[in-house]
Amino acid sequence: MCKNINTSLKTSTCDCRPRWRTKRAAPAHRTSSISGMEEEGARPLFSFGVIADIQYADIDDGYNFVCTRRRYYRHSLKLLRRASDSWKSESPRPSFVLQLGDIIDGFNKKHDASRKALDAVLRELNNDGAAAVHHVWGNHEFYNFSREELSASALNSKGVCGAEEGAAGDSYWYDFSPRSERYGQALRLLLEHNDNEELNNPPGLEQRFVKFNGGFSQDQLQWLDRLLTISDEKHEKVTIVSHLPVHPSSSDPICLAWNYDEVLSVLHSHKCVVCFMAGHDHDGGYHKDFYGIHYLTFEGVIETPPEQDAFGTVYVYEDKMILKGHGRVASRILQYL
Ligand SMILES: Nc1ncnc2c1ncn2[C@@H]1O[C@H](COP(=O)(O)OP(=O)(O)O)[C@@H](O)[C@H]1O
Repeated sequence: MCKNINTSLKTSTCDCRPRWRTKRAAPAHRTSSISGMEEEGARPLFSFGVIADIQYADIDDGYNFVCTRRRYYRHSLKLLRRASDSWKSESPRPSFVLQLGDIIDGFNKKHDASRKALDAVLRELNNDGAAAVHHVWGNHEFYNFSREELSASALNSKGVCGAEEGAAGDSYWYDFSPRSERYGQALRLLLEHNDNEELNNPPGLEQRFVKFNGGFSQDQLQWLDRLLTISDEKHEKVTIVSHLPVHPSSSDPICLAWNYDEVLSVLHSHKCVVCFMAGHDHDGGYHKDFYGIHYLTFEGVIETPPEQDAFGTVYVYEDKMILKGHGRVASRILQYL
């Protein structure tokens, strides 16, 4: 089953600090101080749940492509149930849940089980009137469904819990539909950086240029810039959610968005951004940059052993967010600057 990998950064313009640290060196702020905060009795404004890379499939355990991590395809549903039960038992309940992409695994397509697997996961997520769910689309969504199917499905979160019409725009982070113009643009960019016959096989140094990643179009970047300008004017605090990580110190280099540096430039040109949450790198990661932005990459459910957990609840305060992690997800205080 397993094949060998054929192995054959860059900063935003305004970041004058030393270059990226590796994500392994990133400091963790653990639960001890978080308990202290809770003892003060401060009530959060609201809370929300977060979960990433469930990648459910009704198949036996397997491994990632390079055979370094076990994947618990069937068990992922049980881990989701535990997360869902935990959110349901909270008082007050989380206002919503963020599902950060790769909700079911690409293997479902081969077994003609995409719809059945998605229904099974959504049943657990929507378990007995649980919180509204915002879904992010990951690469595995595009292995299972066409863009049109995704738009028409429950994975289209537009309108969920007050999301403004057009907030998700007409653009998405990935666009692999052979019919689209953007597919051509993405492919040309990929071919400029990756000359392997198999485009999921990473090229030398710029490993992120593989087909299972993706990039941001100029339209998307402009849309993001516009939205963040409005939030700056309103003195809001913004958390951005994504399947792909964008900070090299919060992710393995192979999982980064192709043009992560362009995204960082946009984020750094606004005062409102406090946090960027992603999935995709199943080992997780964390980094706080010079601008005070917290980059959280959530550990993936799919590579979490059945007896462990991988989800979190974020409590939002005026001056910070507190992530209460479960299992592999560490608890952290995310203080705003
Ligand atoms: N080094 C590689 N060479 C060729 N194909 C690969 C390589 N790594 C991953 N793939 C393929 O790319 C797709 C996505 O990989 P996968 O590990 O499932 O992604 P994810 O990390 O999103 O779960 C799979 O079809 C996988 O077989």
